[in-house]
Amino acid sequence: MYNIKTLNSISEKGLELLSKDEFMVSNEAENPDAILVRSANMLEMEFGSNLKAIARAGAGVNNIPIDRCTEKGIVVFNTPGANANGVKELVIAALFMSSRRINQGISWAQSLKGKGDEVPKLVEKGKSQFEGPEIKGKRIGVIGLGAIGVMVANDAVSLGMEVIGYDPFISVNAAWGLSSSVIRATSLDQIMSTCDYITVHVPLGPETKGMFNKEKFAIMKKGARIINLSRGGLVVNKDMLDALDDGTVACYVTDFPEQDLLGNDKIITIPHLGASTPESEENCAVMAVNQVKDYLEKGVIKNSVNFPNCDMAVKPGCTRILTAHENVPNMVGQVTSILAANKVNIADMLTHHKNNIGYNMIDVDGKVTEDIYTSIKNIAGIKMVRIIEEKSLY
Ligand SMILES: NC(=O)C1=CN([C@@H]2O[C@H](COP(=O)(O)OP(=O)(O)OC[C@H]3O[C@@H](n4cnc5c(N)ncnc54)[C@H](O)[C@@H]3O)[C@@H](O)[C@H]2O)C=CC1
Ligand SMILES: O=C(O)C(=O)COP(=O)(O)O
Repeated sequence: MYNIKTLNSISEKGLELLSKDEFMVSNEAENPDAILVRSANMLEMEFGSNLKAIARAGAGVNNIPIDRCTEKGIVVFNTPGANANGVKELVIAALFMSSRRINQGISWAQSLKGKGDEVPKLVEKGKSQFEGPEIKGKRIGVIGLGAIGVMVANDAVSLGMEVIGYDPFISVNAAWGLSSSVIRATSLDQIMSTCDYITVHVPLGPETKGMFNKEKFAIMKKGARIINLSRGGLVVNKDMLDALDDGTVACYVTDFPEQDLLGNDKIITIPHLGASTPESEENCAVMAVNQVKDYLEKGVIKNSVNFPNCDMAVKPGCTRILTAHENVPNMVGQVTSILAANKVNIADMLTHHKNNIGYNMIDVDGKVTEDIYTSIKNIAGIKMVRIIEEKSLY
């Protein structure tokens, strides 16, 4: 039986894939085998000795202490692309809201309640304060051309915008999916200095933290509109407030409200709704659950942010040994030497690495004793060992 802890509400469509015979799912599980999470902050969380995997039902993993997980041999998954359409649709809405002052206009119209028959007249008199430009023919910069950025860029092309994209690490897949009308920016400054609208779709990390700061606002085209449905930390709020004050930025739409951003007429604060659609929540939950299940049951890794992808068909009658180790010479050699010394025959084997971590799947004939498990665990540089028979032993 595996214990799964949920830290946020995870769609039933995903949870129902975990059979009751094999998995116990609860938001109170102590020392779980795996954690399912959305945006809950896990950065300071202590991890129990059983924890093998964390699955983020979503894209951003800045709420998870990845390095600490890697060090402990805990595999962290996310669900690439599973909520991209949900976010893209809200970005398009944000694009219109940033231009047409719909948000402010609606609030104003509501404030006319109680004015009786005067309302239609007041509407016609007051509406000009909410006018705003059309987006057709304007230039939009898309920073980050991953699952969301590509969809946004392509839809902006369909809406008649001139689209310029910046992503020095674009994947081959994303590049194939991008409209050929999208212009390729060679620097971030090219986007910042030439666009009427800028939308950002990069992960929050040390390299992107505060990427919208006073230096960038200083070169920005006057009156630009900025849409940030990625993470609040990408923007230095104080510098943004100054840029809104002096007219450099005409409107800031963020999915990440903070105290200092509230109550400003030029800021539209959405309460982190990018992925809050039934479709996105289901897609993410199903993907996260399937990935965790495959890892717990078979050691198969797909869509991990800290471990390499690794998949090997299970050999009937074999016992599977999984190890995670420092990516240095002779780690696998030491494991296989222990097996040879104990007369254990290897039926199949696969090793992959990602950055500093190596991951190894070995199927052996027959059983693996606790002594063998302990000897492997004691090899210097081994971060994790698991033995999977029909049911996981260790
Ligand atoms: N508001 C919401 O509810 C949601 C927000 N997000 C946020 O959106 C971000 C992007 O999501 P996806 O498109 O699904 O991720 P993705 O991983 O498919 O795409 C991210 C892209 O950013 C690029 N990138 C990384 N560093 C860059 C840099 N310095 N400059 C330019 N490009 C850079 C990468 O090469 C990649 O192509 C997530 O990391 C998350 O923070 C994602 C889903 C929902
Ligand atoms: O997937 C992401 O990165 C998101 O920001 C979505 O967050 P949520 O799952 O809606 O709490």
